[in-house]
Amino acid sequence: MTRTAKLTIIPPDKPLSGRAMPPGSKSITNRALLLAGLAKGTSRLTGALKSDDTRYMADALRAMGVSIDEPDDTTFVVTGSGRLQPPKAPLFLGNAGTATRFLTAAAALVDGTVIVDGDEHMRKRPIGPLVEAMRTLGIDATAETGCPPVTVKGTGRFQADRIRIDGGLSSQYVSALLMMAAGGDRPVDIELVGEDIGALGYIDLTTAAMKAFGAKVEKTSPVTWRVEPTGYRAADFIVEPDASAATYLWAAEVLTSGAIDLGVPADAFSQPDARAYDMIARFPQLPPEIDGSQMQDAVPTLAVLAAFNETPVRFVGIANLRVKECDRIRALSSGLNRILPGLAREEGDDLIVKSDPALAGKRLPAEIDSFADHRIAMSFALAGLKIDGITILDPDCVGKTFPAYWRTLAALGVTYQNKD
Ligand SMILES: O=C(O)C1=C[C@@H](OP(=O)(O)O)[C@@H](O)[C@H](O)C1
Ligand SMILES: C=C(OP(=O)(O)O)C(=O)O
Repeated sequence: MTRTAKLTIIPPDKPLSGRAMPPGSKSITNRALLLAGLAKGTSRLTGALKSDDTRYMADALRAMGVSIDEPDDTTFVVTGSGRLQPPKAPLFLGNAGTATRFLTAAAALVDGTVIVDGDEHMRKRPIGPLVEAMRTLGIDATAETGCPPVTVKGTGRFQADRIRIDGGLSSQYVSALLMMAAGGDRPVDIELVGEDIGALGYIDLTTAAMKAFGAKVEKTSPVTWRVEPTGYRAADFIVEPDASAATYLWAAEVLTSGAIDLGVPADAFSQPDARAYDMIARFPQLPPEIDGSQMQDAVPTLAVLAAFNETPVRFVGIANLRVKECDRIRALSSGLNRILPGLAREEGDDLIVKSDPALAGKRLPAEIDSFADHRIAMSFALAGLKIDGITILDPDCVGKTFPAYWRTLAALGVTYQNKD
């Protein structure tokens, strides 16, 4: 299929209203797929996300002998044998951080060699701390550049009482080790070391999913989890909608003074980005400082929203946005400055959005580079709801987590130009 080169958003002339369901959660779908794949028996995952990231996870599991049927657009039926088989070829995981990090650790449970690889963007995203932690357990894991590809020569077992991991660059390392640990021979304590971890809420998602698939995991201190060697049990599992995807709809609603029914209240989400709802609800009086550390994927949404706020906003606690799908701090500052020079600036790893409510209603033609990052494309589309002339380059990159994004906005009344 050819990719659309660009999409210009026509600001709607009335508030956006109607029903718009976000897709299933990427984070939860990819956890549930892996855990179901590690279990013996058949699991049925409903409400799941079907997108690039979950397709990479599902295809990798298929390559390791897991049978996965897809009876409809939101269901995976996963049958595992209780053991992953060595794949015949390297696992290619695109730019899916969850799939890449989770499968790197899970590869230790395979008796044979697994090569975990991704696209040119993933090959720049650090995985060294996870690989190092695995090596301290005697697992033969190597990543020459500190980024994928990673080669894991597993024996199907590992010996560990305690694993220390620095999750400062990515909480996904911790989640990956937790999910691996239930496949061990004895109880394992996993301890966070180093800098503060961003997005602790993702660890809660991991332990909740593990428990749903029969694992025993307990938080024994603010920085330690104990995992029993239970393995996993097949389960039927309902995936909740994606909170990060919901942030675009919440923001579209406040920006256009509309009424968008997501079909799920903000307090029903267990994902960290649902915290952004209370912040978005304060628009156009966002606070002068927003700590993005516990709602990282919502920062692009909030930063674009901040451009229309009554007063400037400084985003702090967002250093690891520099190692996401792209350097998001840079992508946000350059995109905002493309719309209006001086609208944003970086100070170290903080992002300061100057904000200008008078932007709304103006014609300011600007081509926004998505840097192949779904969240940059989706968040700058919000600017296009208020400013005439916003063009999103490579709009199809939303397929990573929200393939129906443009259709969802269209159903609410948004129209486009340049749709080739
Ligand atoms: O565990 C997860 O599902 C995720 C953790 C976060 O990444 P990091 O832990 O790399 O910050 C988040 O940005 C990502 O979209 C999903
Ligand atoms: C950071 C993200 O993804 P991942 O790390 O799973 O690739 C994201 O979806 O914003």
